[in-house]
Amino acid sequence: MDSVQRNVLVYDTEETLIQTVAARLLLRISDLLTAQERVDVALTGGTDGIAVLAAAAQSPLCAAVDFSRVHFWWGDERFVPADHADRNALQAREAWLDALVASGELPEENIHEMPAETRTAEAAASASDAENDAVLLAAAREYQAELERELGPEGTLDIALFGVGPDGHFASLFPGHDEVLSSDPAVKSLGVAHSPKMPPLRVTLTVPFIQSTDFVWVFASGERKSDAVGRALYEADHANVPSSYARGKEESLWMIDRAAAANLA
Ligand SMILES: O=C1O[C@H](COP(=O)(O)O)[C@@H](O)[C@H](O)[C@H]1O
Repeated sequence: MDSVQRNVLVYDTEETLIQTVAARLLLRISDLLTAQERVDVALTGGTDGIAVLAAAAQSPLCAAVDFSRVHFWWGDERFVPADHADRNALQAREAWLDALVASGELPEENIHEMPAETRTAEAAASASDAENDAVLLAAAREYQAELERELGPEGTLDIALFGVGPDGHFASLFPGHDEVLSSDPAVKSLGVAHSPKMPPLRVTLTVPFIQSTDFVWVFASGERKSDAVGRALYEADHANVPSSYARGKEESLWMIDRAAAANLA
């Protein structure tokens, strides 16, 4: 085992896992708001990530949170048009955030989406690699500028949630891809041009910026993720298992169901 302190909580079922992550998120936000003016949270997409948001939407613990002082960001985004069904932010809005805005609890300006694809479908489909790289670089820089405007140049997130893919990816940091190894702390957000998981164009937070977050929580369910979970927790900082880099300054917590824990000792 490695020397990085990562705590692991295993729940009997996927349902218990999802409900527990949602409750923990709401309680942690509520606790932090007693000591600081605002709380900045990075959300994740994916099956588990959206299920957590849907569970949060139904939780009575929402009553303990002053959402006017909560800001939502994303750990990664699929670079598709803003109204595309694949978009992590659209799914999060449908699962939870739209209802918070509609009820007047959450100001729309507290939702910080990563930039979306604005080219026509034809222009995007015929774009060269160089054109895509330029568009993604601009999107990543725009998101970094928004982070720095909101949080300050050295500012960090309070909480970041991450799902894990069966290949071990987290955010849009994929096994063997250069973005995983980006180590410049001045670079907080990057474009990803050839994601092995569709869609191929993405924007992601970087490892250094993720690791500057106080609370980094990773969650995964199901047997299909057990190999990735086992490898990520066996040893930290493995480029072939990007989620092995997931850790926070104050807490690095993995929450998994029993099926996803199958490969843990
Ligand atoms: O594409 C993505 O996948 C991961 C994991 O998704 P899952 O469906 O296997 O749970 C997700 O964390 C990430 O935000 C998303 O863009």
